[in-house]
Amino acid sequence: MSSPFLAIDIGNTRLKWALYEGAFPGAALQAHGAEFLDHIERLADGPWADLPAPGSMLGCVVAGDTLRRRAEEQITERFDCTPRWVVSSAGEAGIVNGYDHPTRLGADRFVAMIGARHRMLAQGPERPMVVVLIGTAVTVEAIDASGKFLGGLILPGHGIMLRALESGTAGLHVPTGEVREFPTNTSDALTSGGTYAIAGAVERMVQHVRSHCGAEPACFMTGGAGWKMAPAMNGHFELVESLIMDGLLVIAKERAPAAG
Ligand SMILES: Nc1ncnc2c1ncn2[C@@H]1O[C@H](COP(=O)(O)OP(=O)(O)O)[C@@H](O)[C@H]1O
Ligand SMILES: CC(C)(COP(=O)(O)O)[C@@H](O)C(=O)NCCC(=O)O
Ligand SMILES: [K+]
Repeated sequence: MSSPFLAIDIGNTRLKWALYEGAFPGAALQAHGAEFLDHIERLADGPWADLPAPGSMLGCVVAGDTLRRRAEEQITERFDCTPRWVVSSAGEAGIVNGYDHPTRLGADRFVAMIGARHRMLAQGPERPMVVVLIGTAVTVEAIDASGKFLGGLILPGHGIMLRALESGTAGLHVPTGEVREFPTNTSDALTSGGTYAIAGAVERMVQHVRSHCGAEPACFMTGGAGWKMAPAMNGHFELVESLIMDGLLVIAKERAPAAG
């Protein structure tokens, strides 16, 4: 019998959590939620108050040690399980990490690539991949068909782009606009500029992977603002909200001592 498994992803804007029936890919989702980082203290007595107790947890955190400790306080206050966090390594669960300093790669990026590779292999033969995370920042990862992470881009997310423009100019304090091919007002120009900046970077990475690997990459997208980007993407991008949680399930399963 497996016990419930708690997966946690702490980004620079929100803590996302998901409780699964067990620590294996494809496990049924029992409950999930997200809290802005200022509200982490509410978890134990709020959304987690009535959850079945997880037997284990695994998370990834890129929001710093203070946030990690605040999350650990909630976990240990409410549950009887040891907080465990993924650290990017030279290789795990089918991904070989080509970063100059593998441990400096954001754990969310590493875990999302593991989730994407697992998903791609479940769909068919090995292919190169482009994996896009659209959170506070945007990352665009390139992975070859063997699972080697070739490298990735980091660019500002929508919110950071807009705040940077607002704070660096006098005339760009306007409400959010619509994405238009040919924007004719300031709001639409800003919203479209941010969206196509991200879409353009992604398109360029798809080209790089296509010519480097000589094959069409499988493309996956995730993150809190992924749904906003989806309509502006060229080509086939699969939007998978749970990519990081999927990666945590794959890692948890692989790390568990073999059963029976
Ligand atoms: N409830 C929400 N409503 C609208 N947009 C949101 C919401 N939550 C997140 N976003 C968008 O998603 C981005 C953050 O996504 P998220 O996946 O939470 O980031 P991170 O992993 O960096 O914490 C924000 O910059 C914002 O644009
Ligand atoms: C690039 C990131 C800021 C993305 O954070 P997020 O948008 O998910 O909050 C994070 O993965 C990070 O801090 N990475 C460490 C540096 C690196 O990956 O090179
Ligand atoms: K994230």
